[in-house]
Parts: sequence; C-alpha cells; structure tokens
Amino acid sequence: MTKNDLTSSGGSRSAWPSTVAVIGAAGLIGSGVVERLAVEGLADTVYLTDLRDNILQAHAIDIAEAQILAGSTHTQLVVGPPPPGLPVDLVIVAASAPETPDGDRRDFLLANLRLLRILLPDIERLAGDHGVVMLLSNPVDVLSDALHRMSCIAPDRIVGYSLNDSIRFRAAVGREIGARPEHVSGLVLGEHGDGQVPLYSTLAVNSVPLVLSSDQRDRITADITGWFSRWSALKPGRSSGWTTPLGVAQIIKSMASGGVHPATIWTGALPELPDTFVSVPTVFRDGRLVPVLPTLSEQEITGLAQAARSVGTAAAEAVEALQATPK
Ligand SMILES: NC(=O)c1ccc[n+]([C@@H]2O[C@H](COP(=O)([O-])OP(=O)(O)OC[C@H]3O[C@@H](n4cnc5c(N)ncnc54)[C@H](O)[C@@H]3O)[C@@H](O)[C@H]2O)c1
Repeated sequence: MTKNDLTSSGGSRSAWPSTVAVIGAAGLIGSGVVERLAVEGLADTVYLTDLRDNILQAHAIDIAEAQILAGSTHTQLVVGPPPPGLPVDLVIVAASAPETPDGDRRDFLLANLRLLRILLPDIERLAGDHGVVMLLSNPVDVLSDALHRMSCIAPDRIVGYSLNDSIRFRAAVGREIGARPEHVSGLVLGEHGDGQVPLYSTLAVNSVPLVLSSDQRDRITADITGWFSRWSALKPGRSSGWTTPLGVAQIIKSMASGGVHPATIWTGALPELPDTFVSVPTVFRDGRLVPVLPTLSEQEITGLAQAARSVGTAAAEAVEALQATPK
C-alpha cells in the first residue's frame, strides 16, 4: 500500500467494471460517486437511478460537462436503469431515507432496511448472476449482512464501503504525533461505528513502523470513536460528500487491479469469526470478495470477533423485525 492511499494497486486496470448502476444517484454520495466514475473514466457506462428524476437529469448534464473540462468523456452517463434483462458489473447502493444523525449510525437501521427491502428486486435484477453489490448506505455492515439474509445474491458478491475509518485513523495519529496524515499508513477493521478495531500494529510513518505508548493509543482510540458524534453535533445536514466518493473510486480501482483494501465483506471464509459482515483487508478475485487477514494480536482478534457478533446480532434482529411488518 502506498502512503497516500489505503489501497494497494495490483497492476494495470482491468476492463472491470464495464457497467455500473448507482441507486440513489441524486443524493450527495451517489452523485459524487457518479462524478468520480465519469471524470476518472472508471467504467464504460454508468446508469443513474433515484426517486428524484429532475435532480438526476441535472447531475447528468453537469457531470457530462465536467467530463469535457477534465478531458475524459469515455464514460457514458445514462439516466434510468439499463434495459430489462441487462445486468451490470457493479451495483452501487447509495439510496437512503432522510438521516438526522445523532451520534450512532445504527439509528438509521430500520428506515434504511425498509428501503433496502423496497429496492431488493431492483438490486437483484441489476446484479444478475455475476454482478457485485457495493453498499454505501448506513449502517453499512448491518445492512450488508441484512442484504445477504434477504436476497439470493452470493455473500461474497456483496461489499460495504468502510475505507473512511482508516482515513480517520490516519488523521488522528497525525494529530497525536504531529505528522502529516498522508505520511501515515494504518488500518481500521471491524464495524463502521463504535465496534471499529484500529490495528496499531499496522501503523507506519513514511513506511517506518510507528510504536505508540498506551496513553497515545487511548487518546487516538477516543478520537476515532468520537468522530461520528462530533460530526453529528455540527448538524451539517450532509454526510461526508468529499471523502466518500473519492474513497469509493479508490476501492473500485483497487478491485479492478487486484489490490488489497479494507472493505466490509462476508466473514464466512474466516473460521475465527462468526458469519456476518465486518471490515477486513480484501482482494477482489474471480468476481468474489476474498478476505486476506494479516496476523493479528489476541486483542485485535477479540475486538474483531466482538464487532462481528454485534453486527450479526443487529442484522438478525432487524431482519426478523422487518419480516414481521407488512411491506
Ligand atoms: N459507508 C460510508 O462510509 C458512508 C459515508 C457517507 C455516507 N454514507 C451513507 O450513504 C447514504 C447516502 O448518503 P447521502 O448523504 O448521499 O444521502 P442523501 O439524502 O443526499 O441521498 C440519498 C438519496 O437516496 C434517494 N432515495 C431514497 N429512496 C429511494 C428509492 N426508493 N429509490 C432510489 N433512490 C432513493 C433519495 O432521493 C436521495 O437522492 C446514507 O445512508 C449515508 O449514511 C455512508
């Protein structure tokens, strides 16, 4: 992995993904992702869907003009879904019920789970037999697990976006030691929320391993676990619309080139963890998301198992509650 990003390139970019559908493409994150895909030319065709068709049309015009400015008009933007029977390589779900954050992403669970149930037939149709589904909507890990429980999509074709936690870890370490965060590397695994597991053993500054005192670690852990409360207290009425689309583009490039990156994936291939979805280092191989877990300390494994239990229980309970309510 390079010092400036949290993904590592595995070589030249493949033709994947040729086709992408973004559900919720009129929103802050969805439109930002479409902009990155288009301006960086990361796909041949991007389909934009949302309830708000007029906003979609406006984004498509604006982004197509930005492509000219960027000198990158390869990616074709289509407002609306692909023709029936034509699945896509990658379905990105950024649709969300209106959110008023109050310090815990799980507050969005019931509303976004209901929305996921509404979107499920579209997601399954778009993904077909081979497409990957990338969830962005929060709480991303619980919803990824719920999608697996409710759908016929193979669990190793579902991935949640969780890169921001590692970026915030680098920022907090930089603040603590007075280093520029882009010179810091380090990974956060586990839950996209309070159950996150910072891997202090992966920390380095300019590729030199960084050893911190336990006081420093405690301060950094408090800093990163407090991020969402601090953000919510600002009442900004928006989510992380700059970082997330950039991060999604980075993850897609890493997937396309066989690189390793943190992502929320199925833990079924990891016997040390209960079956659910948490963030682990991941590689995209033969159309499947595969975990590549480094050697972890006992404390880190315990933290990861705790996060997995918490996410799995929340998903099971939420899906059961949803199934008891009428559609
Ligand atoms: N995983 C992460 O790291 C991360 C980072 C940032 C935001 N998020 C999450 O991403 C989601 C989107 O955030 P946002 O700021 O773009 O929200 P937003 O409110 O700006 O956009 C949500 C969009 O979903 C659309 N939508 C609602 N119901 C729909 C339906 N039935 N079909 C199609 N579209 C529908 C809305 O019209 C809206 O355009 C939220 O859940 C947010 O918490 C996750």
